[in-house]
Amino acid sequence: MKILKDILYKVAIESVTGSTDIAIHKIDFDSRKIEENDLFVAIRGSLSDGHDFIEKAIQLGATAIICDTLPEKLEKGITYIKVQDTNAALAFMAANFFENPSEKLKLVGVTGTNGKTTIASLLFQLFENAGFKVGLLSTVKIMVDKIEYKATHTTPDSITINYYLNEMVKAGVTHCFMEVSSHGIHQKRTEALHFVGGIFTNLSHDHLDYHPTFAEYRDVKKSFFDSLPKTAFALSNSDDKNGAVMLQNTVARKRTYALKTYADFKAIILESQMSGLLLKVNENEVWVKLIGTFNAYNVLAIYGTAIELGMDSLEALRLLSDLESVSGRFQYIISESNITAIVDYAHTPDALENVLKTIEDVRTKNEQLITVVGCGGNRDKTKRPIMSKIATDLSDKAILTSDNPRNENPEVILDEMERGVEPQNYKKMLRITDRKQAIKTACQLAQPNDIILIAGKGHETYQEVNGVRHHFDDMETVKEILEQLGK
Ligand SMILES: CC(=O)N[C@H]1[C@@H](OP(=O)(O)OP(=O)(O)OC[C@H]2O[C@@H](n3ccc(=O)[nH]c3=O)[C@H](O)[C@@H]2O)O[C@H](CO)[C@@H](O)[C@@H]1O[C@H](C)C(=O)N[C@@H](C)C(=O)N[C@H](CCC(=O)O)C(=O)O
Ligand SMILES: Nc1ncnc2c1ncn2[C@@H]1O[C@H](COP(=O)(O)OP(=O)(O)OP(=O)(O)O)[C@@H](O)[C@H]1O
Ligand SMILES: N[C@H](CCC[C@H](N)C(=O)O)C(=O)O
Ligand SMILES: [Mg+2]
Repeated sequence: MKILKDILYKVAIESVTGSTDIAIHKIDFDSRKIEENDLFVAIRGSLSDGHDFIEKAIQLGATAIICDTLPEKLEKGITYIKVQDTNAALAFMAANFFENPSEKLKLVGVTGTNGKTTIASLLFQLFENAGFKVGLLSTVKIMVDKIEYKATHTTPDSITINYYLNEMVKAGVTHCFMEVSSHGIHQKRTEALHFVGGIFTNLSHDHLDYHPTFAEYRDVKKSFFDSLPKTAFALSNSDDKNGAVMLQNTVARKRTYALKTYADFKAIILESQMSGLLLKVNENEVWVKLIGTFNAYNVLAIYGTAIELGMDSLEALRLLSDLESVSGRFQYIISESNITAIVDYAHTPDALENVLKTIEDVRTKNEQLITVVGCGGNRDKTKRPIMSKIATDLSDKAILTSDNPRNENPEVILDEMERGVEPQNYKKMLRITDRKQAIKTACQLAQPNDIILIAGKGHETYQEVNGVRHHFDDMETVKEILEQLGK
């Protein structure tokens, strides 16, 4: 229980009707979850408008309502608070409700199109190995020290964020690393959090279904850095053409990392193999078990963060060399007959190109590269032809298949993907709607020493069809089929 007026601290209020001296059981933005003495926040969403459910919330026991437009008829005994932006109000109230847990630990946010999960998860690992109690909010999972919770979003809603941050504080966690998605920033899920640092990875094609233009997508990411306090660090990738834009207006301590240009944290790739990378980081050599050029960037972002958080540089380098790859991020097995099967979460054109080029760089013999890839339903359609073009351009064989068709017809998604394939690549392309069959075909085609890349789903353990999630795990499937085939 909290008193309403305490929860309202820092909320930009336009008007109050009723008492703010009432006890609040909990806050919710979903009328269906409202209980006695709750506070209901009306959010204008993409499918419906929370303002339409105010009456329902009151019927279920809500005693306070936060809205941007007052209902025509006000109920007696209910407190109505009008604000301009209910998303921002929700963020501040959620932080206040849990007594601002982000101020009680060191919270670092990672944003950018690709690499957020990798960097946040590896920072979690590194600080844990350094002996700290650490927290993680990521696409794959939420960690409160050693306890794992299921993640539903990359950046959850502000109530969930503050709930877990509070659990972390209670457990004695000192550092938390979280992914900050563009949806999260845009919906103000991270608005009221106190960050000690922000990391920018890169910016490329994604989510143009949600953000009307690339410029808006970029500016949403930038606004995260604009909101960092003076005491925080802002660490940006200066090899990315938008790296400098992110730092343009921040008051935080500006730091950069790069492989190609001048930067505070700089690396040179001395060796790049299937088993890892030998890097020269600033003046020291370090071997890491992570694969591909893009991981050299991730390593630099992690190293820079460790230094900015006060870790000794030699200690940071030692811990870097112990890091193990993240689930579904370039995760691979080598079968009995020496077929390498790689499962990777590349679900954007840029990530797919990176992974395929990485494989190209590290492969030694004249192996065949067979790629299995699909594009999600109810998500950015413009990436479909681009991803299939990349897959067919950079592989010896590309099998186009389904990846969470959601509420779309998988055949229509595949038609859109097929449109991107260049005529000279038709003979390299196969189209197999069923993902399991597609993986099976890849395994049947593979000869000893060949490489199979299964892209797009990474750690996911489901295939979502018509709103239902069926169990599906790329790694489990490929292992099982290779075994069955005796390969
Ligand atoms: C497009 C989007 O981001 N949607 C998010 C948004 O929901 P919405 O705006 O669509 O909500 P809505 O269904 O229109 O409803 C509006 C409001 O009415 C309320 N409502 C609705 C019905 C009812 O009976 N009663 C009621 O009160 C809802 O609770 C909501 O507050 O707010 C919800 C609550 O926070 C989120 O769960 C939901 O995420 C959906 C499930 C989603 O898929 N989001 C993805 C796209 C997302 O956020 N992805 C990013 C990562 C992307 C990446 O980088 O790859 C992420 O951070 O996870
Ligand atoms: N620094 C990077 N630059 C480009 N590609 C990367 C980078 N790091 C990882 N990738 C590729 O992008 C894929 C997704 O990586 P990761 O899950 O770390 O990104 P993310 O930003 O968390 O994505 P999401 O928005 O889906 O949460 C990886 O599987 C890998 O192929
Ligand atoms: N966070 C991303 C993940 C996409 C992963 C891919 N497997 C898909 O389902 O489209 C999204 O929700 O857009
Ligand atoms: Mg992620």
